Amino acid sequence: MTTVIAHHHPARLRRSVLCVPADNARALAKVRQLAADAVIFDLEDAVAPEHKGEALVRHLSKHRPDCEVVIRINALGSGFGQMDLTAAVAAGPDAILLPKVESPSDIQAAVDWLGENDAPESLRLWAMIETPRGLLNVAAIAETGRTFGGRLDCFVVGLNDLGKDTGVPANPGRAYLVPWLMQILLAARGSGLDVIDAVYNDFRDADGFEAECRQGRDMGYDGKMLIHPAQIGPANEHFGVDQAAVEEARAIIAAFDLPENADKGVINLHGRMVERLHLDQALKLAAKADMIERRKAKP
Ligand SMILES: CC(C)(COP(=O)(O)OP(=O)(O)OC[C@H]1O[C@@H](n2cnc3c(N)ncnc32)[C@H](O)[C@@H]1OP(=O)(O)O)[C@@H](O)C(=O)NCCC(=O)NCCSC(=O)C[C@H](O)C(=O)O
Ligand SMILES: [Mg+2]
Repeated sequence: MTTVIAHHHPARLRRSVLCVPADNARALAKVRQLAADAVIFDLEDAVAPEHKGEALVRHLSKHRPDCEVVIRINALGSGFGQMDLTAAVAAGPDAILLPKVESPSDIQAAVDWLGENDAPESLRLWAMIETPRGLLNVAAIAETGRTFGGRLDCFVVGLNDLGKDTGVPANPGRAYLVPWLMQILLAARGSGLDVIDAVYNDFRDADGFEAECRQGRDMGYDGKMLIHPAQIGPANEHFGVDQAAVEEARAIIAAFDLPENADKGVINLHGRMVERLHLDQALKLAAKADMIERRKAKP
């Protein structure tokens, strides 16, 4: 029987999640000057098979302390997975990203391996949802964020692989993909996970990229997986906060702080009904705005 652990997933800024091939020395050298919220050092797709074993994970030790560090390994069943996991854990990232997760047993296998190999409890797992089976099982996979020690923290959508396996391309507007993107979003939220939208391959098409960022944000996504430095600024902007919404959130927080509202579940704020669920939303938004301000203040 699986023990259910009420795990608290700490709030993180994940507006821009830049992927860097772990064997590209020039990109690795550049990455620590970039303003991405998180960096994925990729041992999977972007690394040629002959370089997988010698990938440059030592770059992690020199990374910006306020940037979340993630290593994407090869699938555990791929023949490279165990070797990658050993190297990844030794490098001390914040999280390990598992590609092509198809069922809860894929998460269980990684959790078991981490437990048996004394990985720190703080080490999180991220999962790519990018195959038809992964999509069909996405709610059960998300549920492992509340079980299996609560290691699972975040989903990342992979539309290149999903397009390959389903024949559904990521055309502008992603009309036929939106139902699947929303299914992944719903599963993630149902288990308290963050969820990152897929990469936009045409990195020279700034307008197309921004349109897709807006769409991802409106669908409720926390951020976007990126492939090029030019995509960081727009992603930080579009997945950031709206200043008017932040001011409104602070007004809601201040209103519920008033002594006369201490016991109230619902109040009248300038002619609008505001409930404690709105206070929860307001606190979350204000916390995100504070994180962004702190990030900007860093030299
Ligand atoms: C796509 C690229 C191969 C393009 O590289 P390049 O031709 O070098 O582009 P530029 O000349 O415009 O680069 C300008 C400078 O920026 C550096 N650079 C480029 N990309 C990165 C990066 N990702 N991180 C850090 N720095 C980067 C270049 O080195 C240039 O700097 P300098 O050398 O000093 O002049 C390349 O962008 C790239 O390889 N991107 C990442 C590809 C990748 O990670 N792919 C895997 C993720 S996608 C995925 O996972 C799909 C998913 O699984 C799915 O199924 O959908
Ligand atoms: Mg993929």
